[in-house]
Amino acid sequence: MRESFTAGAQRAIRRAGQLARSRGGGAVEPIDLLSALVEEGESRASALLAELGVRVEGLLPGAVEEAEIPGEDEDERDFPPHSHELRLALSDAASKARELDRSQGVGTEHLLVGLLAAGGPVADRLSRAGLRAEALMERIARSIAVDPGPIPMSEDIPAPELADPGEADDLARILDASANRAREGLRVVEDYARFVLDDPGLTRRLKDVRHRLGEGIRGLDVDRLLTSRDTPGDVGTHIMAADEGARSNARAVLVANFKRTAEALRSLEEYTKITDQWLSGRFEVLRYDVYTIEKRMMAAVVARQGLGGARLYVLVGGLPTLGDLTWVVEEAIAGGADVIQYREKGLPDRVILHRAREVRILTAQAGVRFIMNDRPDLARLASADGVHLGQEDVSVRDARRVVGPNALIGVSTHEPAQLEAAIRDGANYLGVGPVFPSETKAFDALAGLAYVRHAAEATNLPWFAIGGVDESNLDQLLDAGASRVAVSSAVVRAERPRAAASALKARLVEAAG
Ligand SMILES: Cc1ncc(COP(=O)(O)OP(=O)(O)O)c(N)n1
Ligand SMILES: Cc1ncsc1CCOP(=O)(O)O
Ligand SMILES: [Mg+2]
Repeated sequence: MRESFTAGAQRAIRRAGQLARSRGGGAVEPIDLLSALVEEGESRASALLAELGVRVEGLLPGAVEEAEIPGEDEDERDFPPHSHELRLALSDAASKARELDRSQGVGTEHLLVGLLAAGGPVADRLSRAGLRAEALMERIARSIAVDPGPIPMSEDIPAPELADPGEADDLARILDASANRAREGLRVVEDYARFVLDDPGLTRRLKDVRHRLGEGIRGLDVDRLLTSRDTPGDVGTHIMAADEGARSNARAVLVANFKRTAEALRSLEEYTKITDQWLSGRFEVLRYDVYTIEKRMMAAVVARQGLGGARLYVLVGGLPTLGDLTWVVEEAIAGGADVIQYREKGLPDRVILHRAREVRILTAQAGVRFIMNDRPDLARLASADGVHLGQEDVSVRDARRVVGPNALIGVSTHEPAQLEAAIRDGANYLGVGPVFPSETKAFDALAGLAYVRHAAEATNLPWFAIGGVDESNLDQLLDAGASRVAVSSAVVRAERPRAAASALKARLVEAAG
């Protein structure tokens, strides 16, 4: 099992053995492994501890005994045996490594995860020093998604050795076709990100995947692939699935090509298992990266279709009667609201649902989006276009299970980390605030204009500046980079809601040019 540990992890385990021996211990304990990891300043584990702000001083019980660095040929059998606790930690490390990324082996970062997961005094020490298992796992997963590490040049990768030349030829044909399909599929998807979504972030990520795919393909025996190619003799070129010949729209093209890319990567992954497990692992990483990008991109597609041109979002609720509510909704729509959110706190669910259905009718007649606040269940029952969630409402994942893949899910965010998390979770749009003091809701702190400026740089998804927004401060928001706003009191409490909405909308449209 130890061969699946990276060289750095093997070094740390050997060093732990030596530390245990030099302190006269009867067994190598988790604390020896932790000492070894902390001592090795160049390891991935040390880098992660530093990145996560964990102070290593004070992590260890006392000064680590000065022990010689073990020589390459030093026999591990001279070291004490591993304690039960350490074996637990190593096995946890291996299973977490498999869970996170099956292709890269168990590294020093996974040893750290194992030490935390195994519990006991060392895990307590790590937690007291500020290390949280979720943050560590998340950081490792992110580094895999963003930076899978260098891909060796093709000359470093041994060519496949196959005993049966006929089988080698078959394999080469499969790999050749799959490589082409993956490359082509990615290019089609990239075109959508670039020309339809106009999204530089997604385009860059797809380009990166395409580049890494190219590196992976160069790890195959490219000459062999080409010589084995026999397009006229490929029975598959003339067979077409019923839905392959026609696509109803660009979105259908996108969906089909994500599927095609993932399938082709799967084929590359499976067939390279025969000859080169390392390369197979790289294709697996790429496939997972494609799934992550697909989730993000489909969220952007739904957002663009639902909210592409939306500028003015009005939150309505807290009104005494259904008549008051429908009047304000009609006025807001007449004034140019693009989205109406029904935000009601404190009424019985049955009443909320009844009112929500009335709002649905009015918004549908006007072609305006209707979002239900807080409650995915009521959103679905009222046939709303989506639901808005705060940081304490149900998660995007759970809401998605209720409202379905095509519904809009918005998330309130108050700081950059929340914005990033909401995007990762698959939100279609974001609330950004509170920017100014609000008459509708009390806040301990304001996110302010600095956060608006951040959002303008950080995302291509639709986002709405919210919190105390009115005609008097709209220009400050526009200057900070906002192009869409969400308001409540500025319209709902206005004497003439239609005029209030109309003034805001006119300025937003003018600023959009
Ligand atoms: C568009 C939009 N942005 C933010 C919010 C606030 O949501 P939340 O933080 O869940 O607070 P409540 O509105 O539920 O009190 C919103 N509703 N809409
Ligand atoms: C619910 C909510 N969340 C952030 S600000 C806000 C209230 C928006 O209302 P107003 O426009 O009256 O400040
Ligand atoms: Mg809420």
